[in-house]
Amino acid sequence: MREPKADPVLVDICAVTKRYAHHVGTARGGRSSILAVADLSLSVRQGRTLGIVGESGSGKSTLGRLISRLETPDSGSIIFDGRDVSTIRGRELREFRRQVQTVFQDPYSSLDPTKTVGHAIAEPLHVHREARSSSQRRARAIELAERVGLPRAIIDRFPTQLSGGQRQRVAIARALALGPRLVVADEPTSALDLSTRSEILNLLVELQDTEDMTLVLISHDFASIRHVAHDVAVMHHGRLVEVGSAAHITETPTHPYTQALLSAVLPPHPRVAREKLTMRAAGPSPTEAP
Ligand SMILES: Nc1ncnc2c1ncn2[C@@H]1O[C@H](COP(=O)(O)OP(=O)(O)OP(=O)(O)O)[C@@H](O)[C@H]1O
Repeated sequence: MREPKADPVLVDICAVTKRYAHHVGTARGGRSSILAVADLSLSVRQGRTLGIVGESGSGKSTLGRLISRLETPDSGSIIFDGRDVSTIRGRELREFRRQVQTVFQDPYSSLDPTKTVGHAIAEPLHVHREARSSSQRRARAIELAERVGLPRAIIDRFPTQLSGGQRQRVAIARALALGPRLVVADEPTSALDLSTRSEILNLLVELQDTEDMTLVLISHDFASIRHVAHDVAVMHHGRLVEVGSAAHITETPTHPYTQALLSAVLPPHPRVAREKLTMRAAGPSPTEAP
């Protein structure tokens, strides 16, 4: 295990609530709302991997979209590197868009089928006016493709000619193009076949280490998250029920919901199995923001 270290907080989620309007299917019509994230506070520490786990509908994706500012909270705030992301505009917002990237579940729909892989990878460079010439962008696309384990020749191909795993690598290369400080990966492996899942998960975790970035990994798959994340946050019905280092949560889960999730993934003799686990460093657990 690595030595515990108190990494600085990169994202501070403070008492965030998000509701969605919900149309009730009655003859007279009607509206109610769904509480997707409920008064949730959590810190994401720099240079670490935070796994967000919970069942379907527990609010994980909504929280990921809030962190990436693809949604705005109804109340509470998300502080990224000391700035409230709901209030930033103009140049600050462009800088935020550069520093925070997302990787989504479905690599089939997240890439434009009419554009080459090289174009997809280099597009953020074009949008953010980096690598101005097409030859510079091509060179950078090749570099990024190789960085995620793809052959350089792939940049002239189209997404439809790629496997699911290759497409997800392209999506990851694209997310890396601007050298982000934070990557939010929302179920990045669940659309892939079993044999490819661990490859993509390992790639993300390796990049988190080598590219010196912070990774928020959203998944319903507690079994794999507990192996690759430094810290784990457990969500249930929009609420954060437990947060701590992956090792601590796996060894001594305190909330019944976490215990139930774990008992579904741990083998029958957990004590023996747990001793064999090689977890990522425990370190001090992420604190709930006040
Ligand atoms: N755009 C939306 N409009 C209305 N309701 C939404 C919207 N997005 C999410 N919800 C609802 O908010 C709740 C939380 O959804 P969310 O997708 O965040 O959960 P999740 O844990 O990521 O689930 P899953 O793993 O199935 O994606 C669910 O009840 C969902 O139906």
